[in-house]
Amino acid sequence: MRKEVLKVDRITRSFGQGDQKATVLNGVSFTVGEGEFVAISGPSGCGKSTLLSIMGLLDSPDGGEYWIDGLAISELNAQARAAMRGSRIGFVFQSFNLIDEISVLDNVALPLKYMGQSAAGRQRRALECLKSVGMDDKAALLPSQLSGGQQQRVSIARALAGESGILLVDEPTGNLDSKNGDAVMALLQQLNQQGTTIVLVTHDPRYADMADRTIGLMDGVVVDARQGHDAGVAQAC
Ligand SMILES: Nc1ncnc2c1ncn2[C@@H]1O[C@H](COP(=O)(O)OP(=O)(O)OP(=O)(O)O)[C@@H](O)[C@H]1O
Repeated sequence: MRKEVLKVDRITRSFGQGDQKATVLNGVSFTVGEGEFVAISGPSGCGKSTLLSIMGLLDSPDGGEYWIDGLAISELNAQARAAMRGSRIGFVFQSFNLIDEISVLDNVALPLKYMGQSAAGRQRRALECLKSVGMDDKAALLPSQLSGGQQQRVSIARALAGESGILLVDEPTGNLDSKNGDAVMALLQQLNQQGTTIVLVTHDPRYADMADRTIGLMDGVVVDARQGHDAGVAQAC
């Protein structure tokens, strides 16, 4: 039995007020074990990114509880939450979110600065992470000098830098052609085989199938994975 690292327990989240109120998550529950690769699929607008933001401590639920390593997040103060986010969560976004004005190496090293690492330690770790995604030879370039697929590899290196052990990955192939998308997915699979826990949001059933398990999301709740899967297919067509 895998150790449980993430627990989403009856999470709810709404946006807007009064007549305009829309309940996006309406009691979502599931767990993720250490070293697991879990995909979240479902139709556009069903709340996948909202859920991932809550899991990445970028947003808070209205109700329910979220646990990381057995710690109830609602009981942490802002400082402890920030520390948890820094130490346990690596985030990969569809749009890479790299800073164009600084080098690839500095992009990967930057989060480590906020974790109090020395300049030399940051550079060493950043280079190590770039190497693990096959991008160490591009360390001195600016992000704009890279292809989309290469930029996504750099953003994965950045997410790995903090040694969080958990990657939350939101549509990583959404801005990539299929060749680069396949390469990014192969990299994620490799990182998972090396022990990283991965939660992946994807529309693409081919990529969801690479995970150990798929969680279907529809109408604010977890549904049978195939239902969410088929809805994702319908959406993609
Ligand atoms: N900050 C916000 N304010 C208001 N509404 C929001 C906010 N964030 C998300 N929503 C709404 O919540 C719903 C779910 O959005 P979300 O981005 O989580 O869906 P998704 O399943 O990730 O969609 P897609 O697959 O198209 O990326 C949408 O209707 C969206 O408009």
